[in-house]
Amino acid sequence: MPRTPIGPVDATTVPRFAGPATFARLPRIDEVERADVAVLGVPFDSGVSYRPGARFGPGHIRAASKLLRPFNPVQDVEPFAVQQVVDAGDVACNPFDIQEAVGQIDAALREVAGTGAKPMTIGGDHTIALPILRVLHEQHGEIAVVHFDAHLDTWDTYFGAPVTHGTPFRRASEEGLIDRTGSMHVGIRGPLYSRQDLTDDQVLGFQVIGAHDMDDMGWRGAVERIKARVGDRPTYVSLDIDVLDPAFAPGTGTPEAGGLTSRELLNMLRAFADLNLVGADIVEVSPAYDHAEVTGIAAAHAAYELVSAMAPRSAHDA
Ligand SMILES: N=C(N)NCCCC(=O)O
Ligand SMILES: [Zn+2]
Ligand SMILES: [Zn+2]
Repeated sequence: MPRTPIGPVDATTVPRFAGPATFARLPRIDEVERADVAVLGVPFDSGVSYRPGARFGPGHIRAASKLLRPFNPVQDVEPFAVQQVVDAGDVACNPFDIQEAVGQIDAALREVAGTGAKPMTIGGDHTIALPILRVLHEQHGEIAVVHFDAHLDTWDTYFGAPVTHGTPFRRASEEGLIDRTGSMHVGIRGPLYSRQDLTDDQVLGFQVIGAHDMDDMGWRGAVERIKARVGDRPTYVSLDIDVLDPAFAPGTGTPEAGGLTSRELLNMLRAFADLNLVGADIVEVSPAYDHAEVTGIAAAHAAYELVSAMAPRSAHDA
Protein backbone atom coordinates (compact mmCIF):
# COMPACT_ATOMS: atom_id res chain seq x y z
CA MET A 1 0.00 0.00 0.00
CA PRO A 2 2.03 2.97 -1.27
CA ARG A 3 0.20 5.89 0.35
CA THR A 4 -1.20 6.49 3.79
CA PRO A 5 -4.95 6.01 3.46
CA ILE A 6 -7.19 9.03 3.77
CA GLY A 7 -9.45 8.31 6.72
CA PRO A 8 -12.71 9.76 7.99
CA VAL A 9 -13.09 13.44 8.84
CA ASP A 10 -11.97 13.88 12.46
CA ALA A 11 -15.05 14.08 14.69
CA THR A 12 -13.11 15.97 17.36
CA THR A 13 -12.65 18.94 15.04
CA VAL A 14 -15.62 18.77 12.65
CA PRO A 15 -18.88 17.84 14.38
CA ARG A 16 -20.48 14.63 13.18
CA PHE A 17 -23.66 16.44 12.27
CA ALA A 18 -21.61 18.60 9.89
CA GLY A 19 -19.19 17.44 7.22
CA PRO A 20 -19.58 14.94 4.39
CA ALA A 21 -22.56 12.65 3.96
CA THR A 22 -20.36 9.75 2.84
CA PHE A 23 -20.26 6.42 4.70
CA ALA A 24 -18.42 6.96 8.00
CA ARG A 25 -17.41 10.41 6.66
CA LEU A 26 -14.82 8.72 4.47
CA PRO A 27 -13.48 10.26 1.26
CA ARG A 28 -15.32 9.86 -2.03
CA ILE A 29 -13.78 7.53 -4.58
CA ASP A 30 -12.75 10.47 -6.81
CA GLU A 31 -10.73 11.95 -3.93
CA VAL A 32 -8.21 9.09 -3.81
CA GLU A 33 -5.88 7.43 -6.29
CA ARG A 34 -6.99 3.91 -5.51
CA ALA A 35 -9.15 2.11 -3.00
CA ASP A 36 -9.01 -1.25 -1.23
CA VAL A 37 -12.68 -1.23 -0.22
CA ALA A 38 -15.47 0.76 -1.87
CA VAL A 39 -18.79 1.34 -0.15
CA LEU A 40 -21.31 1.47 -2.97
CA GLY A 41 -24.97 2.45 -2.59
CA VAL A 42 -27.59 0.64 -4.67
CA PRO A 43 -30.90 2.46 -4.14
CA PHE A 44 -33.07 -0.13 -5.88
CA ASP A 45 -36.23 -1.72 -4.45
CA SER A 46 -38.34 -2.66 -7.46
CA GLY A 47 -37.81 -6.36 -6.70
CA VAL A 48 -39.73 -6.48 -3.42
CA SER A 49 -42.73 -8.71 -2.72
CA TYR A 50 -44.12 -6.82 0.27
CA ARG A 51 -43.23 -3.48 1.91
CA PRO A 52 -41.22 -1.14 -0.31
CA GLY A 53 -38.72 1.55 0.67
CA ALA A 54 -35.27 -0.06 0.60
CA ARG A 55 -34.37 2.38 -2.19
CA PHE A 56 -33.81 4.83 0.70
CA GLY A 57 -31.53 2.35 2.51
CA PRO A 58 -28.16 3.66 1.31
CA GLY A 59 -28.83 7.22 2.51
CA HIS A 60 -30.17 5.94 5.81
CA ILE A 61 -27.19 3.68 6.47
CA ARG A 62 -24.78 6.49 5.61
CA ALA A 63 -26.60 8.84 8.00
CA ALA A 64 -26.45 6.22 10.76
CA SER A 65 -22.71 5.68 10.12
CA LYS A 66 -21.71 9.15 11.27
CA LEU A 67 -21.00 7.98 14.80
CA LEU A 68 -18.56 5.22 13.85
CA ARG A 69 -15.06 5.73 15.26
CA PRO A 70 -11.71 4.80 13.72
CA PHE A 71 -10.54 2.01 16.08
CA ASN A 72 -12.29 -1.36 16.28
CA PRO A 73 -11.32 -2.79 19.67
CA VAL A 74 -12.78 -6.29 19.29
CA GLN A 75 -11.12 -6.94 15.93
CA ASP A 76 -8.11 -4.92 17.16
CA VAL A 77 -7.77 -3.04 13.88
CA GLU A 78 -8.09 0.48 12.49
CA PRO A 79 -10.11 -0.44 9.39
CA PHE A 80 -9.75 2.96 7.71
CA ALA A 81 -6.01 3.30 8.43
CA VAL A 82 -4.64 -0.05 7.22
CA GLN A 83 -6.59 0.02 3.96
CA GLN A 84 -8.11 2.76 1.83
CA VAL A 85 -11.88 2.70 2.26
CA VAL A 86 -13.97 5.07 0.14
CA ASP A 87 -17.55 5.90 -0.64
CA ALA A 88 -18.26 5.21 -4.31
CA GLY A 89 -21.67 6.93 -4.31
CA ASP A 90 -24.91 5.45 -5.57
CA VAL A 91 -25.67 3.47 -8.71
CA ALA A 92 -28.29 5.26 -10.81
CA CYS A 93 -30.67 2.41 -11.50
CA ASN A 94 -33.98 2.43 -13.33
CA PRO A 95 -36.84 1.94 -10.85
CA PHE A 96 -39.26 0.96 -13.65
CA ASP A 97 -37.24 -1.79 -15.31
CA ILE A 98 -35.64 -4.58 -13.29
CA GLN A 99 -33.57 -5.96 -16.16
CA GLU A 100 -32.15 -2.55 -17.00
CA ALA A 101 -31.42 -1.87 -13.34
CA VAL A 102 -29.62 -5.19 -13.03
CA GLY A 103 -27.48 -4.18 -16.02
CA GLN A 104 -26.72 -0.82 -14.43
CA ILE A 105 -25.70 -2.47 -11.16
CA ASP A 106 -23.54 -4.92 -13.10
CA ALA A 107 -21.78 -2.06 -14.92
CA ALA A 108 -21.19 -0.03 -11.75
CA LEU A 109 -19.87 -3.05 -9.89
CA ARG A 110 -17.59 -3.90 -12.79
CA GLU A 111 -16.14 -0.41 -12.69
CA VAL A 112 -15.51 -0.49 -8.93
CA ALA A 113 -14.32 -4.08 -8.69
CA GLY A 114 -12.21 -3.63 -11.82
CA THR A 115 -9.99 -1.21 -9.91
CA GLY A 116 -9.23 -3.97 -7.40
CA ALA A 117 -11.46 -2.52 -4.67
CA LYS A 118 -13.61 -4.95 -2.71
CA PRO A 119 -17.26 -3.93 -2.94
CA MET A 120 -19.11 -3.28 0.31
CA THR A 121 -22.54 -2.65 -1.15
CA ILE A 122 -25.38 -1.04 0.77
CA GLY A 123 -28.85 -1.64 -0.69
CA GLY A 124 -31.41 -1.76 -1.88
CA ASP A 125 -33.45 -4.96 -1.87
CA HIS A 126 -31.94 -8.44 -2.16
CA THR A 127 -32.32 -8.56 -5.96
CA ILE A 128 -29.01 -6.70 -6.17
CA ALA A 129 -27.01 -9.72 -4.97
CA LEU A 130 -27.46 -11.37 -8.39
CA PRO A 131 -25.61 -8.80 -10.55
CA ILE A 132 -22.98 -8.44 -7.83
CA LEU A 133 -22.31 -12.19 -7.80
CA ARG A 134 -22.11 -12.21 -11.61
CA VAL A 135 -19.27 -9.69 -11.54
CA LEU A 136 -17.45 -11.31 -8.61
CA HIS A 137 -17.72 -14.72 -10.29
CA GLU A 138 -15.95 -13.30 -13.35
CA GLN A 139 -13.16 -12.06 -11.10
CA HIS A 140 -12.79 -14.95 -8.70
CA GLY A 141 -14.60 -18.00 -10.11
CA GLU A 142 -17.19 -19.82 -8.00
CA ILE A 143 -18.02 -17.92 -4.85
CA ALA A 144 -18.83 -19.33 -1.41
CA VAL A 145 -21.83 -17.34 -0.22
CA VAL A 146 -22.49 -16.80 3.47
CA HIS A 147 -26.03 -15.53 3.40
CA PHE A 148 -27.57 -14.01 6.54
CA ASP A 149 -31.33 -13.78 6.16
CA ALA A 150 -34.68 -14.81 7.60
CA HIS A 151 -35.50 -16.01 4.07
CA LEU A 152 -33.95 -18.60 1.78
CA ASP A 153 -34.20 -16.33 -1.28
CA THR A 154 -33.89 -19.43 -3.45
CA TRP A 155 -37.49 -19.32 -4.63
CA ASP A 156 -38.16 -19.61 -8.36
CA THR A 157 -40.46 -16.80 -9.52
CA TYR A 158 -43.00 -14.27 -8.25
CA PHE A 159 -45.85 -13.44 -10.66
CA GLY A 160 -43.68 -15.14 -13.26
CA ALA A 161 -40.77 -12.77 -12.61
CA PRO A 162 -37.44 -14.60 -12.28
CA VAL A 163 -35.40 -11.68 -10.89
CA THR A 164 -36.81 -10.48 -7.57
CA HIS A 165 -35.65 -10.15 -3.98
CA GLY A 166 -36.89 -13.65 -3.19
CA THR A 167 -34.96 -15.37 -6.01
CA PRO A 168 -31.34 -14.13 -6.30
CA PHE A 169 -29.64 -17.23 -4.94
CA ARG A 170 -31.61 -19.66 -7.13
CA ARG A 171 -30.58 -17.68 -10.22
CA ALA A 172 -26.99 -17.42 -8.96
CA SER A 173 -26.81 -21.16 -8.35
CA GLU A 174 -28.37 -22.01 -11.74
CA GLU A 175 -25.85 -19.72 -13.44
CA GLY A 176 -22.96 -21.51 -11.71
CA LEU A 177 -21.88 -18.39 -9.83
CA ILE A 178 -21.82 -19.92 -6.37
CA ASP A 179 -19.85 -22.80 -4.95
CA ARG A 180 -22.47 -25.41 -4.20
CA THR A 181 -20.15 -27.17 -1.78
CA GLY A 182 -19.31 -24.03 0.19
CA SER A 183 -22.44 -21.92 0.65
CA MET A 184 -24.61 -21.42 3.67
CA HIS A 185 -27.66 -19.58 4.96
CA VAL A 186 -27.68 -18.27 8.53
CA GLY A 187 -30.72 -17.11 10.52
CA ILE A 188 -33.46 -18.70 8.40
CA ARG A 189 -36.85 -18.81 10.05
CA GLY A 190 -40.55 -18.38 9.55
CA PRO A 191 -43.11 -20.17 7.43
CA LEU A 192 -42.22 -21.43 3.95
CA TYR A 193 -44.42 -22.14 0.95
CA SER A 194 -43.83 -25.90 1.24
CA ARG A 195 -41.34 -28.59 2.36
CA GLN A 196 -40.06 -28.60 -1.19
CA ASP A 197 -38.49 -25.16 -0.60
CA LEU A 198 -35.93 -26.83 1.67
CA THR A 199 -35.13 -29.73 -0.66
CA ASP A 200 -34.75 -27.35 -3.62
CA ASP A 201 -32.51 -25.13 -1.53
CA GLN A 202 -30.24 -28.04 -0.65
CA VAL A 203 -29.92 -29.04 -4.31
CA LEU A 204 -29.03 -25.43 -5.14
CA GLY A 205 -26.00 -25.79 -2.83
CA PHE A 206 -26.92 -24.32 0.53
CA GLN A 207 -26.69 -25.63 4.08
CA VAL A 208 -28.85 -23.94 6.69
CA ILE A 209 -28.23 -22.67 10.20
CA GLY A 210 -31.73 -21.73 11.34
CA ALA A 211 -32.44 -18.93 13.78
CA HIS A 212 -33.83 -21.61 16.11
CA ASP A 213 -30.42 -23.36 16.06
CA MET A 214 -28.70 -20.31 17.54
CA ASP A 215 -29.81 -20.96 21.12
CA ASP A 216 -28.19 -24.38 21.18
CA MET A 217 -25.06 -23.77 19.13
CA GLY A 218 -24.52 -20.11 20.03
CA TRP A 219 -22.79 -17.66 17.70
CA ARG A 220 -19.45 -19.39 18.27
CA GLY A 221 -20.86 -22.73 17.16
CA ALA A 222 -22.40 -21.06 14.11
CA VAL A 223 -19.05 -19.50 13.20
CA GLU A 224 -17.35 -22.89 13.50
CA ARG A 225 -19.87 -24.41 11.09
CA ILE A 226 -19.54 -21.51 8.65
CA LYS A 227 -15.75 -21.71 8.66
CA ALA A 228 -15.78 -25.47 8.20
CA ARG A 229 -18.10 -25.03 5.21
CA VAL A 230 -16.41 -22.14 3.36
CA GLY A 231 -12.75 -22.77 4.25
CA ASP A 232 -10.43 -20.53 2.24
CA ARG A 233 -12.71 -20.21 -0.78
CA PRO A 234 -13.38 -16.71 -2.16
CA THR A 235 -16.26 -15.75 0.11
CA TYR A 236 -19.08 -13.25 -0.27
CA VAL A 237 -21.21 -12.19 2.70
CA SER A 238 -24.75 -11.22 1.78
CA LEU A 239 -26.50 -9.72 4.77
CA ASP A 240 -30.24 -9.18 4.66
CA ILE A 241 -30.94 -7.00 7.70
CA ASP A 242 -34.12 -9.01 8.34
CA VAL A 243 -31.87 -11.74 9.74
CA LEU A 244 -32.12 -9.63 12.89
CA ASP A 245 -35.22 -9.87 15.02
CA PRO A 246 -37.72 -7.09 14.24
CA ALA A 247 -36.91 -5.78 17.74
CA PHE A 248 -33.37 -5.06 16.50
CA ALA A 249 -34.26 -4.17 12.91
CA PRO A 250 -37.85 -3.01 12.46
CA GLY A 251 -37.00 -1.04 9.33
CA THR A 252 -37.29 -3.76 6.74
CA GLY A 253 -39.76 -5.04 4.18
CA THR A 254 -40.49 -8.67 5.11
CA PRO A 255 -40.01 -8.96 8.88
CA GLU A 256 -40.19 -12.34 10.64
CA ALA A 257 -40.36 -12.91 14.41
CA GLY A 258 -37.69 -14.83 16.30
CA GLY A 259 -34.52 -13.47 14.72
CA LEU A 260 -30.92 -12.90 15.77
CA THR A 261 -29.82 -10.17 18.13
CA SER A 262 -27.49 -7.49 16.80
CA ARG A 263 -24.89 -8.72 19.28
CA GLU A 264 -25.00 -12.25 17.84
CA LEU A 265 -24.69 -10.91 14.31
CA LEU A 266 -21.82 -8.51 15.06
CA ASN A 267 -19.93 -11.25 16.93
CA MET A 268 -20.21 -13.58 13.94
CA LEU A 269 -19.04 -10.90 11.50
CA ARG A 270 -16.06 -10.09 13.75
CA ALA A 271 -14.96 -13.70 13.44
CA PHE A 272 -14.77 -13.39 9.63
CA ALA A 273 -11.38 -11.66 9.67
CA ASP A 274 -9.74 -14.94 8.71
CA LEU A 275 -12.09 -15.73 5.84
CA ASN A 276 -11.10 -14.90 2.26
CA LEU A 277 -13.66 -12.10 1.83
CA VAL A 278 -14.08 -10.77 -1.73
CA GLY A 279 -17.05 -8.52 -1.03
CA ALA A 280 -20.23 -8.07 0.97
CA ASP A 281 -23.64 -6.47 0.85
CA ILE A 282 -26.16 -5.23 3.39
CA VAL A 283 -29.67 -5.15 1.99
CA GLU A 284 -33.34 -4.67 2.82
CA VAL A 285 -33.02 -1.62 5.09
CA SER A 286 -36.29 0.25 4.61
CA PRO A 287 -36.11 3.47 6.62
CA ALA A 288 -39.82 4.34 6.55
CA TYR A 289 -40.40 1.42 8.93
CA ASP A 290 -37.43 2.28 11.14
CA HIS A 291 -37.58 4.05 14.49
CA ALA A 292 -34.82 6.11 16.12
CA GLU A 293 -32.35 4.82 13.46
CA VAL A 294 -32.36 1.39 15.17
CA THR A 295 -32.09 -0.51 11.89
CA GLY A 296 -29.76 2.02 10.30
CA ILE A 297 -27.36 1.82 13.22
CA ALA A 298 -27.38 -2.00 13.17
CA ALA A 299 -26.62 -1.90 9.43
CA ALA A 300 -23.87 0.73 9.82
CA HIS A 301 -22.20 -1.33 12.55
CA ALA A 302 -22.48 -4.50 10.49
CA ALA A 303 -20.80 -2.70 7.58
CA TYR A 304 -18.08 -1.48 9.95
CA GLU A 305 -17.41 -5.05 11.14
CA LEU A 306 -17.33 -6.36 7.57
CA VAL A 307 -14.93 -3.63 6.42
CA SER A 308 -12.80 -4.36 9.50
CA ALA A 309 -12.82 -8.07 8.66
CA MET A 310 -11.58 -7.19 5.14
CA ALA A 311 -8.61 -5.27 6.56
CA PRO A 312 -5.16 -6.79 6.02
CA ARG A 313 -3.63 -8.28 9.15
CA SER A 314 0.15 -8.11 9.48
CA ALA A 315 0.25 -11.87 10.22
CA HIS A 316 -1.01 -12.79 6.74
CA ASP A 317 -1.82 -10.61 3.76
CA ALA A 318 -0.54 -7.16 4.82
N1 LIG B 1 -35.37 -11.10 0.51
C1 LIG B 1 -36.27 -10.81 1.38
N2 LIG B 1 -36.05 -9.94 2.32
N3 LIG B 1 -37.48 -11.36 1.38
C2 LIG B 1 -37.93 -12.36 0.45
C3 LIG B 1 -39.35 -12.67 0.79
C4 LIG B 1 -40.04 -13.30 -0.35
C5 LIG B 1 -41.54 -13.55 -0.09
O1 LIG B 1 -42.30 -12.61 -0.09
O2 LIG B 1 -41.88 -14.72 0.06
ZN1 LIG C 1 -35.01 -11.57 4.09
ZN1 LIG D 1 -33.19 -11.59 1.49
